[in-house]
Amino acid sequence: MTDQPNVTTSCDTLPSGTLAVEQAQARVLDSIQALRDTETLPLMQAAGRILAEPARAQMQVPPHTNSAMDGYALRHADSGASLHVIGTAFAGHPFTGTVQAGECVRIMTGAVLPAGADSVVMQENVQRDGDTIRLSGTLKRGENVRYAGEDSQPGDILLEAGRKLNAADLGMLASQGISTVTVWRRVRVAFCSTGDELTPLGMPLQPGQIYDSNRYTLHAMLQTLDVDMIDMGIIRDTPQAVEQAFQQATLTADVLITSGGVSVGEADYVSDTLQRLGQVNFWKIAFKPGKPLAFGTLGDCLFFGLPGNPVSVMVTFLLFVRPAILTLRGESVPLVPEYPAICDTPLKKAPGRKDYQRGIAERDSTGQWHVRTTGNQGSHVLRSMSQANCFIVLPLEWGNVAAGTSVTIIPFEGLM
Ligand SMILES: Nc1nc2c(c(=O)[nH]1)N[C@H]1C(S)=C(S)[C@@H](COP(=O)(O)OP(=O)(O)OC[C@H]3O[C@@H](n4cnc5c(N)ncnc54)[C@H](O)[C@@H]3O)O[C@H]1N2
Ligand code: MOO
Repeated sequence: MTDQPNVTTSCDTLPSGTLAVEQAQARVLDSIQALRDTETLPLMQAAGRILAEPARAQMQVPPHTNSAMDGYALRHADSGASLHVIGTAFAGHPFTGTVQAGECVRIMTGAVLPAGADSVVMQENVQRDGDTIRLSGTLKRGENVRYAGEDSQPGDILLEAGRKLNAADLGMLASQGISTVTVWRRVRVAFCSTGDELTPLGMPLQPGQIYDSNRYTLHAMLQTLDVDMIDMGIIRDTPQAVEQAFQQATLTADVLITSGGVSVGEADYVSDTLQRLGQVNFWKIAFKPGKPLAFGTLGDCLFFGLPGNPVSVMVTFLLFVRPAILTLRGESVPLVPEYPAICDTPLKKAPGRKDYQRGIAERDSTGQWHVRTTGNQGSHVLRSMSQANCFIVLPLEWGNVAAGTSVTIIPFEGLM
């Protein structure tokens, strides 16, 4: 197996004026404080939301000792004898008497265990003759009994603050009679495409025009993050239009994402406008695709000017915007996880930029990941991104990669 030298990225090896991916990610995360506005929601609107305060048990669950089986409730001491059936207990309709020596109560799953009884025998394990039963096997004391409070006791911390609420959490809160939760409010994200060449879907293409695809990928990736979205549409390539869009977004959004117009061309107004209206934190990163990525602030609004190339939009979103939004949401592990893999195909790469190439990864029978390229790695080739299920991450110092080299991958699962 061929391994590339594992050189640590140092600032000296970076092209001037650019940051390493890790430095840029650190700058983004260091500049963000989690949002601290809360809202109270009914449980049915709270799936996926982040709990702002711990949830405590208000009562014991189960609220009453009850049967785990359809059968007969009895005193364990009597389990060897013939027992007289004195009544029936249904879930929701308790038996109100007391089981005395030599007696039992017909009982259904979930019904309150009658006073006097301490065990339940499954109906499959008894012989019934009229109003009399006899157990056909042995029974342990307390068998098939679910005790009051064995799930939770009043005051127990059921969920810590910061928990992303899932289906089990919401069911558990409902079992406590809790009907609302206090969660952090959603992050508000405005997004737009910039470019005079862009045509909205549903309109015929004029000469030199292309369809706007970036808003669709951005919308879909934002959807996985459960944010409030403000779709600002297509912004034309004039300083006035870009400025107006920025001002409008900052009125309501916590984050503004643009795509296109961030490079050095004569119709690239995004970075200039950010400089004029807000503050630029960084603008160039030594990686591919996505070298020009403008990050800064417009007042209290975080700003990400993503490059226009469609694959670059997706890479920069996943590496920079997604962790930023997760941090704003109060989540503590925002960076995407990476895994070791063996690259089964040779890859072309020039040293000087870290590469995020598109790959197809599979595990072999030993659990080892293997990855192969999707082919054309142009940052305009969305089809290559669509065929991929991971990024192949190639360090800045590396050149071409031989088949059999150990690499690192970022699987897309859960990311988009
Ligand atoms: N002289 C230089 N030129 C370029 C450089 C450079 O360093 N020096 N960097 C290149 C790289 S790398 C990238 S990435 C792009 C980024 O440029 P912009 O952010 O200014 O993006 P645009 O020029 O507006 O668009 C690039 C490309 O993407 C297409 N595009 C834009 N928006 C959309 C959209 N919403 N849907 C689909 N496709 C879109 C656009 O038509 C262009 O083909 O700059 C390089 N140039
Ligand atoms: O960095 Mo650009 O995003 O390669 O295409």
